[in-house]
Amino acid sequence: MWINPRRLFDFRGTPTGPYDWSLTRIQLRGLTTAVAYATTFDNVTVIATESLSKRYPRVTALDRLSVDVGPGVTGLVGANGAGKSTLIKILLGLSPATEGRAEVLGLDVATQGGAIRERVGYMPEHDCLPPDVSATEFVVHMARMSGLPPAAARERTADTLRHVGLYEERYRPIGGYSTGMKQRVKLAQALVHDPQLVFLDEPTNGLDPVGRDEMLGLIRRIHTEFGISVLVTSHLLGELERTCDHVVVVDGGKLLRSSSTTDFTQTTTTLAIEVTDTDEHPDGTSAVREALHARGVETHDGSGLPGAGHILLLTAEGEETYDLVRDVVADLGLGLIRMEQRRHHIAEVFREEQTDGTDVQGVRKEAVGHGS
Ligand SMILES: Nc1ncnc2c1ncn2[C@@H]1O[C@H](COP(=O)(O)OP(=O)(O)OP(=O)(O)O)[C@@H](O)[C@H]1O
Repeated sequence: MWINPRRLFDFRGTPTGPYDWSLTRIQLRGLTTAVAYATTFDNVTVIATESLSKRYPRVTALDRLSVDVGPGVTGLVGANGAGKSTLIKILLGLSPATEGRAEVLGLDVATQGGAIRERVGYMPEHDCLPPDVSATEFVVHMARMSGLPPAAARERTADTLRHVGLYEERYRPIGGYSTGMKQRVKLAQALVHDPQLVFLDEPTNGLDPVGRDEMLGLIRRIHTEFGISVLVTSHLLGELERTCDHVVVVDGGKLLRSSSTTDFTQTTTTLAIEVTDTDEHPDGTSAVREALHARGVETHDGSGLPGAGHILLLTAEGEETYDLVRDVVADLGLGLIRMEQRRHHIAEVFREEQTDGTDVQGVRKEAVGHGS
């Protein structure tokens, strides 16, 4: 009998007993295996596809897609129709590929779909919740469908709903929930059977900026607190850089780019500076710009960039640039709020690649949205 060692404990790390001793011994053996597993898991490929294609009569949804995804939080980004949902359905073993092969957690999607779905949670993109039942009833039902016994299903449901921030409202019918609450129910049912990996299809769809931030925080915690790997899709590049360790970009069913988020957001040689205003210099930014210009240093305005505000950008030539900025700001009697090397935002990397007309694989990118 295979026992998922993570089920020994609830989300707070409390043992989920009571168990009899013989079962505990089996579970402790499982836990030992889990510890060994956790120490080697970092080197494991969680998802691997090889020349994977899916052709519908009138459209090629996936076109010879080869990509490897490791543990952690991975963003799968692409415009509407790029093939993200199609890929997830193939990876779950729910839809056959036309060509190529894929493995999830080392299991073949063509022949081991059932075993994959035991270990993987799935949050679908579209609203698929029954309006007349409560979140508790629905998630308990999904837990029972995953094979949990009644008492464990109820306990896990309560823990999972609390984790996604739906505790007080859990006995109300889902039909009266807001979009954000419905998204949380969908997330809870994907997590309730304690999967090793979850596929989250557009979990921020329809959410306002606050709801989106909360959902992205929750997604990050799924990995950091519970060790569950995540594949999350979005059509917004920008929202993935704070959440994901790795980003895979698809367009027209083809792989556009697969890199760690830090590769996308490398440190640049651009220095960003922000200063205070004073009575003498009510526009401190302009005063600094003019003073630097008088010393032969050109700056440009960063206000069009995400989160930039009153920021001046200039190229750092070395230590001298830092000293010069410090002296100019001090001579003007202004306060220096920040002076830092900027990092790229993912969206800017794509904008730059688009500007010079080239990209990694010669695939068009206009369709990929740029989130804030
Ligand atoms: N069952 C189907 N029959 C025919 N065409 C399909 C089917 N499912 C998807 N497609 C088509 O395949 C392409 C990829 O669709 P897919 O849903 O995978 O994209 P997506 O990236 O998830 O976009 P979205 O976020 O809009 O769902 C689209 O052109 C879509 O119309």
